[in-house]
Amino acid sequence: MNLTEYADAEMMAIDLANVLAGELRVALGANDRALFVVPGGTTPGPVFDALCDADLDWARVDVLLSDERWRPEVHVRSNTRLIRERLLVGRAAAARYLPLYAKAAEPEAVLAELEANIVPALPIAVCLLGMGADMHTASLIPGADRLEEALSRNAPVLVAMRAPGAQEPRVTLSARVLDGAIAKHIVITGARKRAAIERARHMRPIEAPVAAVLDGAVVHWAPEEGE
Ligand SMILES: O=C(O)[C@H](O)[C@@H](O)[C@H](O)[C@H](O)COP(=O)(O)O
Repeated sequence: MNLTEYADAEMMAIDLANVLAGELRVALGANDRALFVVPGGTTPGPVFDALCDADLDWARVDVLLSDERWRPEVHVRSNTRLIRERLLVGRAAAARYLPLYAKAAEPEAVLAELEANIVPALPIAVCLLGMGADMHTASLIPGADRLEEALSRNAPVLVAMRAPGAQEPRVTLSARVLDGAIAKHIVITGARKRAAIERARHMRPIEAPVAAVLDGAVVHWAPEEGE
């Protein structure tokens, strides 16, 4: 892993958005379409704000979440809602969004359908991930019921996951799919997460799931306000 440090989260958002736009342009130069994977959570919002007006051929970009919380799109915890409000606006509104949620009480009922829609867009050209202080990334969460399967070499593309502490079922891309991205970035803020990612480098993915995607990844870090 490679760590890029910024003075603050605002500078990080602008620089990281430039890096991502540049990589997407390169991918679009070599292929008809480019698959761009993005995280949910609270950290990436400012990156999306800086990226959504980037001058690139968004109509040839497929946008996919790294993971989704099993909530309808209008719910405040829906990652899709975040993507629609912060990324798929301005020029980026022309991108094609590949959903990780469909109306069903449980993800298992529609997982095959969601996966079939994603498979033709693989592999991932550019992957942006977040990380929790517990070293989870996407919904590869320590202690989750199907973590072992999601980390395995022959994991399916999508895994439905339930984890202690997670407020709802999740659907996540498996580690091998995330790790197979041509360009990988992890965006984090604050001293706690920095210490966590340093620790994760020496741990097994089953304990520190982010370790499964660290090889060749660029970690973007900024202190939190007041640090
Ligand atoms: O749905 C989610 O929660 C995410 O995709 C998740 O993997 C996120 O990236 C981390 O939990 C970090 O979240 P924060 O940026 O909110 O700390």
